[in-house]
Formats: sequence, structure tokens, C-alpha cells
Amino acid sequence: MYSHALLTPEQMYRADALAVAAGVSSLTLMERAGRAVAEEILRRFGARPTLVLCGPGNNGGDGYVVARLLRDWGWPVRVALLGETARLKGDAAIMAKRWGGPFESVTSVDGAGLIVDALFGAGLSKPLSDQIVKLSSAVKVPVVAIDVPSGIDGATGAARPAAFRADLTVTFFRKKPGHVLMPGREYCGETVVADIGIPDRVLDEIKPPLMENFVPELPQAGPNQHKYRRGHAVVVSGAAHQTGAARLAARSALRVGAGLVTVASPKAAMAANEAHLTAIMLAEADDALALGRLLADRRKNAVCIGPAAGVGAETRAKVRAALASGAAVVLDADALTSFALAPDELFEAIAETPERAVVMTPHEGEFARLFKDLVKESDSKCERAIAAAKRSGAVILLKGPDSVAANGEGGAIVNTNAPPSLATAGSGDVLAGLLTGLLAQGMEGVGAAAAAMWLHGAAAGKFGRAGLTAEDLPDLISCGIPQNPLL
Ligand SMILES: NC(=O)C1=CN([C@@H]2O[C@H](COP(=O)(O)OP(=O)(O)OC[C@H]3O[C@@H](n4cnc5c(N)ncnc54)[C@H](OP(=O)(O)O)[C@@H]3O)[C@@H](O)[C@H]2O)[C@@H](O)CC1
Ligand SMILES: [K+]
Repeated sequence: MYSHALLTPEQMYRADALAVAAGVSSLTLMERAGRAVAEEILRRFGARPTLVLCGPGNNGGDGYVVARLLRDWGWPVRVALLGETARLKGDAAIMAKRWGGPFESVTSVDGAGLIVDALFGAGLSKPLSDQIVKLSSAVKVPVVAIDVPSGIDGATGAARPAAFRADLTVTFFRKKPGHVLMPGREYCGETVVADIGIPDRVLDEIKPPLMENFVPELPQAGPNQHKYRRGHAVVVSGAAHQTGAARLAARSALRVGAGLVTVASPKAAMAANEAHLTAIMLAEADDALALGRLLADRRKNAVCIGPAAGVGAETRAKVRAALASGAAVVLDADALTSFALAPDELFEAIAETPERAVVMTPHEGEFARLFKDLVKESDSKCERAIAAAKRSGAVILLKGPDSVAANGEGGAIVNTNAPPSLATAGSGDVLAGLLTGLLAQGMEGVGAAAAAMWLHGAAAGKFGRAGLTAEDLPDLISCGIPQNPLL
């Protein structure tokens, strides 16, 4: 159940303690951790002069194990210690003794062909000193980080204020949020999770609420399927010269499996929409009243509003009509910005019909407009999204290279398969459409958000060359799931 869980450093300490209570000694865990790192190094690098930078805690303890094993396997190894050997405690002191070789001080990385970064892991408690920051930027050879690159906050992924840039990071048992949230994910390079014998059942006690996104289980069309059983998605179109975004969303909703999709268009935009739509239906909805009437048909069970909708009172009124309809609602782009001056009005409207799903899909700028006090950089993106979900009553899909979907119960899912090519015009409209299409098929809010993020990233990854445009994306979502070659 918790195979994709993310553990904060605190939760990892608890997992460690529960494993020890279950009979695995902490020294054994350290030996296995160090061995896992040494073996990953052996798998990737030929023997070369290696400098192991060891900090004063157990991250350094793992470092001595790596140093001893590599040396025993014939590698030329040096150990540099930050602090004094006399001050080492517990398992780290034992492993330092077992290394048995000389200690240098941490002053330079000259002469090394590989750096093992064992300075700070889960126990990073303050910003790196200027000396360590300077040292980290002087490294010109491959770096293997133990647990997390030193300087990266395992809970948030923030660099405090800088960090070692690793080619490989070996962590233990489960990843931490800092391995998947930016910029941490970038600093980690490749991340390998090693099994060090902590039993999975400790997670039943910890109940970690965060996880990394993974291949979704999508709604299946059975042999007796009828299009009306696959839901009817409605996408609200912008004004006459701003209709493309809604059509991108509508095509995505249809591609992801919604039975029917209708674009709800202002009168003046009907001709533009009509000229471009075939399988997707078109209905006139010139104002909020008309949109409400359209959505009164309860078969229309999911509605998306925001892509190029325009910012202002008209969009606010349409959002209220959508929220009052009882259909699941996706609020994107202009639908969010329209409430920048009165976010509570939006949250109250959401609260009026709590039984249907509402998902908001802000990027960081839109998020800051609605949740002005939830933008502190020191807070984890997961925690910010969770706080926003609790306040608004909606699922929050906070977009970015590390998109996070969070619900009001305190759970969050971090997406890690989005390539940089997704940062292209219209890409957000596709995501909103995928989400609407999945909600129309009856998925619940955060599940639909997670699946939409995954499909979005997988589709872009599938393009596999330069020049991706948002228009390519819907066609890359082939929905013969689970035979879908994307998955
Ligand atoms: N849990 C597990 O399951 C397992 C954990 N294992 C390993 O243990 C690691 C965690 O060990 P840990 O708790 O000793 O913390 P660690 O990262 O070594 O740092 C603490 C020391 O650094 C110091 N310090 C901190 N920041 C600093 C700074 N900026 N500049 C200077 N000093 C700074 C801090 O000082 P203090 O905060 O006390 O002032 C303290 O002395 C974990 O990452 C993994 O590698 C494995 O062995 C296997 C099982
Ligand atoms: K480290």
C-alpha cells in the first residue's frame, strides 16, 4: 500500500526506531546503508581516487562504511571529516573506528576522481557554512550523495542555501519529499532507493500522507459500455478571439475517455468554435444563467472553466453557476485569477455543495493570488498545497515541474514524470481537460488529479523530440488503457 510513500526526515527517524524495536540493530542498518551506496558506486564507476566527505552525524557514519568497503575492494580512498574524531558518537564513532585509516580535514576536493558526499543527510539543521558552499561549487568530478545531497532539505527539497550537485543519490527504504520536489530533485541526479531491511509494516504505523505519483488506474470501458455511462464533460469557451484553449481542453477530455464533451460557448464565439469542432459538441451559453441552464442536465457531470475565460465579473458568475450545478468542477487559469480580490467568496461557493469534487489547477502565480499567505519558500510545496486544499475545500493541483495534488484530508501526491518540454503554451489547458474527462468518468478529485498529471507527463515524454506543442498532447493520450503503450 505504501510502496510510493515519501517519508519526511522525522518519519524516517520513526521508521528507523520501529525497525530497531523490531529487532534490527541500528549499526546493522548503517552497515547495510553504506554497503548499498558502495555497491551502487561499483556498478557505475571504475576504481578511482575517491574522497569521502564525512559530517559529524550518522550520514558521516554511512560514509565510513563506504570508505572501508571501497578500500577493501582495492580503491584508493581518502576520508575527510568535518569536526573531530573524538566528538563522534554512537554508531558513527564505531564505523569511524572500523574504517581505521587516516582522517583529513574538509578543506579541498583536489586530487579526487569521485566525491562521496556524506556530510549531512536527514539531520541538516541549519544552512551550510560559506566554507562548505564554496567547497560544493569547486567540485568538478562525479558526486555520489548519501541519503540526500548535503544542503538539500529532505522535507522540502529546498537548497539551504546551496547544495552538492550529485550524479547519483542513494537513499534508504523510501524517498523523502526532498528527492522529488524542486530544486532537490535536480540536485539528486539519479536517485536509487536501497532496501536496508526496514520492514514495510512500520509504515502501517506511520501512515505517511505523502507519495510520489505512479502509473494510474484509469476507468475501463466494459463490453456493454454506453457513452452516457462514461460521463459528459463541459468546457466553457472564452470570447470569440480566445476559443483555442477551451477546444484544447475539450479534445483532451474526449481523448482521456469522457463519453461526450460539449464546449459551452458565448454567442459571439459560436462560429469560431463551430468551424473547429467535429466529435465535440457545441452549445450556446452566453452568460452565467445560460451556463446554469445547460448544466441543469445532470448527465453533464463535469465542467471545466478557466482556460482563456477572461478575468472579471462574468467569469466569476459562470464559476458560481458551475459550482451550484452539482457537477464536478475544474477551476483553472482565469477562473482562479477572477477571484484574486475575494478568494473567500470562491471558497464559500465551493463549501455550499460539498459532495461534488472541485479541483483547482493553479500555477505558482495563480496560487499566490488566491493564497497570499501560503507562499513562504521555506514551506514545502506539499504543505502549501495541503493548507490551500484545507482552506478552499477543493483539491489543489499546484502546477510546476514538480506538480503536487493535495486534498483537504492532508494527503499529497508529487508528480515526477513531467519533462521540461511541457512548459509550453496551452499545456495547462490540456491538463485541465484531462482532469475534466477523468472526473466525468467518475474518478474522485485527487485520484483524477494524480492520473491527469501522470498522463500529461507521459504524453509529453512520448513525443520524444524537440518541438512539442500543446496541440500534440491530446493525440499522444491513447486510451486503450491498460494496453496503452504510454503506461
Ligand atoms: N534513519 C535511518 O533509518 C537511517 C539513517 N542513516 C543515516 O543517518 C543519517 C541521519 O543521521 P543524523 O540524524 O545523525 O543526521 P546527519 O544528517 O548526519 O547530520 C547531523 C549532524 O550534522 C550537524 N549539522 C546539521 N546541519 C549542519 C550544517 N549545516 N552545518 C554544520 N553541521 C550541521 C548536526 O549538528 P546539530 O544539529 O546537532 O548542531 C549533527 O551533528 C541519514 O541521513 C542516513 O544517512 C543510515 O545510517 C541508516 C538508517
Ligand atoms: K549527504
